[in-house]
Amino acid sequence: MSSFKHASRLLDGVSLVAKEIAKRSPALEAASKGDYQTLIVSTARKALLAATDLSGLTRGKVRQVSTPRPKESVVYFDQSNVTADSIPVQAQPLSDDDPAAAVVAAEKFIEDDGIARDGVNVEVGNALPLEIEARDQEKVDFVDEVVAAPAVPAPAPASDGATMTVQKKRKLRERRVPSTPFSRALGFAGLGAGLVWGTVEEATKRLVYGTPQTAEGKQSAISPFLSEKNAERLALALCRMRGAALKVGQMLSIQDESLVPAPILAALDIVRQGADVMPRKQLNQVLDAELGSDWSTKLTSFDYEPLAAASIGQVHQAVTKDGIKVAMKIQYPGVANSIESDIENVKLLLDYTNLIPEGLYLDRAMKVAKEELSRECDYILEAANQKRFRDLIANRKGFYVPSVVDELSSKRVLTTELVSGVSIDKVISLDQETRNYVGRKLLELTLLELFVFRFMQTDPNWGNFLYENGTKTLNLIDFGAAREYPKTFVDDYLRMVLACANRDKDAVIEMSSRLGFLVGGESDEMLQAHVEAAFVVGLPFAKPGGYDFQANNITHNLTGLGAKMLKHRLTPPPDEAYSLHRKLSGAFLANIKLGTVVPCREMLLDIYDRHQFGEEASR
Ligand SMILES: Nc1ncnc2c1ncn2[C@@H]1O[C@H](COP(=O)(O)OP(=O)(O)OP(=O)(O)O)[C@@H](O)[C@H]1O
Repeated sequence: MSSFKHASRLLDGVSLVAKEIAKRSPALEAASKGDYQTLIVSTARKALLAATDLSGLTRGKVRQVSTPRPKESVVYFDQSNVTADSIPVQAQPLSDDDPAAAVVAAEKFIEDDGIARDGVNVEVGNALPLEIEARDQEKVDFVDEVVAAPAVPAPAPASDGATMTVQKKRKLRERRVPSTPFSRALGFAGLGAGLVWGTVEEATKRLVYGTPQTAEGKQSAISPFLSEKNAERLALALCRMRGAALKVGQMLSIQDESLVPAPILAALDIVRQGADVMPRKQLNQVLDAELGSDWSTKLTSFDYEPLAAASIGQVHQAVTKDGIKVAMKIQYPGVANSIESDIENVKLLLDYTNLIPEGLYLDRAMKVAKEELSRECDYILEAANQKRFRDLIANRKGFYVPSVVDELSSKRVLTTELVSGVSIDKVISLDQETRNYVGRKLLELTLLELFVFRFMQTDPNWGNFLYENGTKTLNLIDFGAAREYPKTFVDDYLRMVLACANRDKDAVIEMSSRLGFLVGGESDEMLQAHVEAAFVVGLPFAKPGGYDFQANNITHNLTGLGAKMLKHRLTPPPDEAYSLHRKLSGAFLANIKLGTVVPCREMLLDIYDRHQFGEEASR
């Protein structure tokens, strides 16, 4: 397709977004009723903002436009109560005696200028953690980070044989969250325009210099839409928009390279690393609105430097008047009310730009994203889930759920006790015994949640499990996504898992029918694929004496079977299955990543032997 056709499709898309803006703008609605003054004042202000944005997006190189950050980010509200011990610290323990922490501390990164991306002539910068250093940089959005290969305690010079890769990592920018439906729709329109410009620019470049070659020397078949710059534009705009738009980007970022073109995947990977940071003024507005303007009287100190900038909120450390170190998750303004429109706008953009190919079941993914996000935006619900979980896990060794601080929590602010530890993916650098321990704890947690509590946190994101090596504890956070399972479902699911482990075909088919995975009348091919997949999932539970997750890559075996099942499936899997399977596969994937050996069968049998099955007579 010619670049002009691409451009006209994009312009179509932008005009659709413009219509969307018109539909959603209260000012335009007022104007339609004759109130032109509101329209003029509002439009002039927005146009000024949009022009700034648009110029940033269409210049081709997306740059940071934030004001310089204050040097000191911690604000003390009552100096008389401050002790050395109550000064907020990094959640990750950067101590010398913790090898995982040593890896975190040793994550050096390279300055943006003079980068040798092939790893030769790499100049390593200072040893500060990326996030801290990144904030001091102006005008640059990306750094390349040297990452040591698994189990290598710290990045070492290439000459000693350690494998080093250079990853593109994003620096945090401070940008205001577009919080009204109008400004959000405008953000999408700006992105659309930026993409048009990027496409024209790339097409012109190709006319003059020819189409870029791929690494293998073949001519790039990628359309000018899919230029690296356009992909970067998309990613950075999503980081700025945050909320549902960012969440969808993060969901797409974990797709396979065969489905999403490589430049887009690389850009979306940036999206996964975190959002832009809310400016202090906007943050204060949310805190005032949610907790009352006297919120600071409940604190000794508050750190304006966020610990994390996630998709729907950012997390700050603070110390309460009682001296408790807390993490305050503060929701970006406007994201809860714009889930629906954001997702529609992202869909519109993706449809009109062809950035994501067909066959990804976008509609389904977007529907799931909508439902999950609506629940996750309600921090009162999350606080209730967290308290319930804390009670359930209280007497289980090796697990900890931080307490909720009610007087500093609301629908859009969630304050919980600050916990330390390293996320699961960092545990990979620890010794085999520790990795086995952590893998075992993750599986134990999954089995407990499903079969004992019948209440499960369904987001297996590695950042939601912080491992503290000193106390051998898994600190559990983020209970935005949690659900209950009915007793009959859990009983049958346990029978089914045991049938899978024992390779009992008849029992697998019977339980699958009872659970609603099969409706009867499936083709032999489908039944066979279903049973085989069940056996593969049951493999870790089949072998007594410890299952070696690294030696047996079950995900690989499941891919082909999954495709076959999709093709022949007569009924969608039951509602409970979607989140449950995500969690189960999360536990398996973590074990594969950590290369653990875990006595899965013994753990399952222990649960089975203790399980109180309900009555079956009513069937
Ligand atoms: N109680 C806590 N103690 C220490 N760190 C915390 C705590 N709560 C949150 N964090 C940090 O903030 C990050 C984001 O928190 P959380 O996962 O709750 O936010 P979220 O909005 O649900 O994120 P996501 O985008 O993953 O959905 C965590 O990965 C962790 O680094």
